[in-house]
Amino acid sequence: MTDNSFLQAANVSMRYPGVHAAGVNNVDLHIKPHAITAIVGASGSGKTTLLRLLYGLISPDSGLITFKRERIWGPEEKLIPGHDGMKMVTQHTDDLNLFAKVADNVSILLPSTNLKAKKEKTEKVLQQLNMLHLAGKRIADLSGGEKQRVAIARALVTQPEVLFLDEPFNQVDTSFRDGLQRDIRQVVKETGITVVMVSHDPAEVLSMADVLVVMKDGEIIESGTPQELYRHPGSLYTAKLLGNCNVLTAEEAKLLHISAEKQTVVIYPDELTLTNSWSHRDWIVKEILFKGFYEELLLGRDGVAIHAYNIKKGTHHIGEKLHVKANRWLEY
Ligand SMILES: Nc1ncnc2c1ncn2[C@@H]1O[C@H](COP(=O)(O)OP(=O)(O)OP(=O)(O)O)[C@@H](O)[C@H]1O
Repeated sequence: MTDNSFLQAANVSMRYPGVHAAGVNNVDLHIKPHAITAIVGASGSGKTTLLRLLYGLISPDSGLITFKRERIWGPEEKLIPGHDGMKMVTQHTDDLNLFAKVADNVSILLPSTNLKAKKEKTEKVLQQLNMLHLAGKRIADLSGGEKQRVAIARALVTQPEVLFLDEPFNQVDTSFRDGLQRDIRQVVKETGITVVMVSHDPAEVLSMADVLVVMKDGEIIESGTPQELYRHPGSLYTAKLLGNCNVLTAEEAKLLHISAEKQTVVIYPDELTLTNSWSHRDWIVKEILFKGFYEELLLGRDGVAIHAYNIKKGTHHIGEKLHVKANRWLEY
């Protein structure tokens, strides 16, 4: 089976009734099986709409969505909308039974014909998501992040082929988020499930996704591995989306000794080297922001502001003059 016969959208468009230019437009997409695809884009770019189309929660106005060469049925064609071989988890965990235990919330989706198998499957999925120790707790007594894990465990227990995650980490604090992302990666490795997720914060999924799909105004504008897109974003939109970059005009970039051929120059802050030993120290440190394991320095020169990172904390001070060298930049 080639990748193309797994989950795909061909020339799919969908407009919400009465809303001008909202929805998705001419989308072509092949989802890679056994991998994590993250759909990223600015707010309102059509990410959730695309996810709901792929799952069959809404129908396209035109174009075709297929899963293993079969057309995905829309909500008007099915009693229970959504494809049987897929599951979707959103940031809302409302369908969990607050007063039932974690294990019961997960196992309820399994048939009761073989109670031993039901128990084993439930325990396995709780183990995979590192929450076996919470099996006997009531949902009402869990944190938001833990509830999110239960919702994912519940989706996984029936062994769907595709798991859709719509902003699943929104309610989860950063420390919890990293662990959940690692566990989901591990589940993909162990079970071969395919994950398609939506995130409004691409930086958070750079380390998690195998493939990034970038959406803008309802269209897919580019896709690739996180490494490819981060290093060679095809547009200013993608560059801004993936990193907290410096965006300068070609004229401003001359202050960094860059002679650009195009109008706009993009420099990621980690591509700037700061030195205080050179003679040409023409940038002034305006602000130093503590960021935990690194500092973010705001620098100014002739009315132009840039930001750079410093991992050797405490080596610079406000008002200090520095030489700034751009090691790599992109032009648009
Ligand atoms: N039910 C709806 N009725 C009308 N318009 C809608 C509806 N849902 C979404 N839209 C519009 O369609 C466009 C795409 O919305 P969608 O929710 O898919 O974007 P998104 O990229 O997921 O955004 P966000 O990151 O803010 O969740 C937006 O302009 C949105 O306002």
